[in-house]
Amino acid sequence: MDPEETKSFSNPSSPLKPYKRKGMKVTFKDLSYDVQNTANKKETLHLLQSVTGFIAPGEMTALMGPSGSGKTTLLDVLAGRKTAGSTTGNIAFAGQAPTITFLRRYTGYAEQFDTLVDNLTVREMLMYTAELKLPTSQSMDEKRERVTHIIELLALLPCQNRRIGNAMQRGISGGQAKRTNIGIALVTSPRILFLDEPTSGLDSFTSNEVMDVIKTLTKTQDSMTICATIHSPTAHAFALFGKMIILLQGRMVYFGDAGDRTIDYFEKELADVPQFEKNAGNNAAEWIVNITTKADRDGKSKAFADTYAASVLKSKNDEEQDGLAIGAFKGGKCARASMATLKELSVTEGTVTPAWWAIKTLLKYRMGRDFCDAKFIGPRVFDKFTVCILMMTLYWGIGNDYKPTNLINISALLYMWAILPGFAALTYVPSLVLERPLFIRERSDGLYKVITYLTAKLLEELTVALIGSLIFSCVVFFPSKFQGQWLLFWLAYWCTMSIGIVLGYFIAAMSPNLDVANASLPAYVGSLLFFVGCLLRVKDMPGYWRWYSYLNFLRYGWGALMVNQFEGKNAIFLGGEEILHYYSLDNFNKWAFLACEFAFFVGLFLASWAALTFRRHSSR
Ligand SMILES: Nc1ncnc2c1ncn2[C@@H]1O[C@H](COP(=O)(O)OP(=O)(O)OP(=O)(O)O)[C@@H](O)[C@H]1O
Repeated sequence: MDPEETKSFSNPSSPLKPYKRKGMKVTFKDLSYDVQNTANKKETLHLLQSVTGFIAPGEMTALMGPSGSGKTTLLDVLAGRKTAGSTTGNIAFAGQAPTITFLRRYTGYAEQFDTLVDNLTVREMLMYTAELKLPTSQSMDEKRERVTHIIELLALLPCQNRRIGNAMQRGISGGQAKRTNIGIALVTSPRILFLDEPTSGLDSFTSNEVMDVIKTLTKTQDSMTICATIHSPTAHAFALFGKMIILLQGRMVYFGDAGDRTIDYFEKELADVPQFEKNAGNNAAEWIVNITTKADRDGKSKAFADTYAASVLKSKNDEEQDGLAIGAFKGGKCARASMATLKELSVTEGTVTPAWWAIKTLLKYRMGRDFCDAKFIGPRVFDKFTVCILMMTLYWGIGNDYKPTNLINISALLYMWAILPGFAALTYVPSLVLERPLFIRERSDGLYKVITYLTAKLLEELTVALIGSLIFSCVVFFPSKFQGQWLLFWLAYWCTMSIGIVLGYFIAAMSPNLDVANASLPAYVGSLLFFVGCLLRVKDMPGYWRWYSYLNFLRYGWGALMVNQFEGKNAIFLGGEEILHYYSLDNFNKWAFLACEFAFFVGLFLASWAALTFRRHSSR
């Protein structure tokens, strides 16, 4: 094992301590990326075209180019975050093709658009990430210390205890959110750090400060590999970059040293490029941006790319890329990958912390906060409570009245009791659809597995549903003097509610957006209402529709409630028929009906998990 890699550093000049790992060389050769045009499915876009280069440890590499030139695409391809399109060419981390689990665990990626949990404070957001991404062997004090350090480094102290907020409920500023986003990537001490527009939305002073912090990660013992897309850096930020990649329409037009060397290259190799006037008012970054943007608009991208492809610089870069041993950075040169690096590269577990820990952390930070939020509790409790009060007052004391004329009233109430929690499924859709970008980012960051996320969300909702259903069932059952076991009356409600939750999750995971989910779920549940067996008896349904009633979870809930209420009561319906016989429910066991409901719950839970895992909505 390479001692350099296992050493815990304590250099006081290090801004983030202790880092146990070093950066890793990232190479890419003839990298191309094609994707179907979302606006015109027949067209294939060539967003990256034969891009070759490397990102060295201990160096900050800038990825520049006009808007739409493919910077984020290259970053996404390298970080394994593309969910659509096809990639050709080679990517190697320390000489090996990276696995998705390695990328999740050992790279950090601060995306261009912030994906934060809006009801957490800045400190909580960072602690939440630290607890999910740092090993459980690290003490909470160490994690807290690390978070405090990052807060100080990113000048987040004044807002550390402020809620992040969202567009509707203002919290921290855009710049503070950006820095929190960067903090999330830093909290885990990644070996490679990808930053997409780390300074966008920041004033020049803060952006310089942020870039200084990031630069320090490449220095001293950390030697982190850093690649940042950058639009219009300040002169100070620009000077911090060691290497520069410039893309024009997905082609590489420059890869080499940043700063004066870049200017020399453009002035000497390319025709019609104005000289850079070195005076106090001129910013080299701005000069490069102007030249490349103009070339892009004048249709000179290919000419620039061809010039680079034929240049001496390109040959030298290729030589360096092929000649250097590929591996971990060591003493200014690249050495063969150590055993520790190889172990990391072959890691099979996509998350650092075990599932139980992740569930506990998700419940602690995300769900714990929800319970105190009226916007969360309101739609889950108050509407149902109001309906229960309505039911109680409407049916006060008549649940034990078995007069033939009252039997239909009781059956109708039990029907409503069975179907209403199914309709509640709609309540659970937004939480999954609206936090999809956050879920995708956190999954890509290796914070948790799909099953962990789903289980934590479900536990939260089941808890609310459990407490609610216990209260609601008491409010309706006892004052209305319903018969049979209260336990079943309550369980049937809670089971249907639980099925509603997983049904909501399944529809949310399958739907591309909230509109589709909101339209499809009521349509589906609405269709089930006809097939419960109450509005139309199952035996009166046309033969070709009867199958649908057997696949209807509401039917089992209502059936169980009916048997519970009427079994052994000899309740004679109008026309002289026993009511359970009339509805063909006389030979059924109420607990077997509940077991069927439970089977629906399990089936829909697995379907939700599969949909969340395999159904891709972002064509990133
Ligand atoms: N599936 C797609 N269908 C159509 N266009 C796409 C698709 N994916 C990416 N693009 C386009 O590819 C181009 C490159 O996108 P990319 O985000 O990499 O650019 P960028 O250089 O990072 O731009 P910016 O600096 O504005 O963030 C953009 O014009 C983008 O709209």
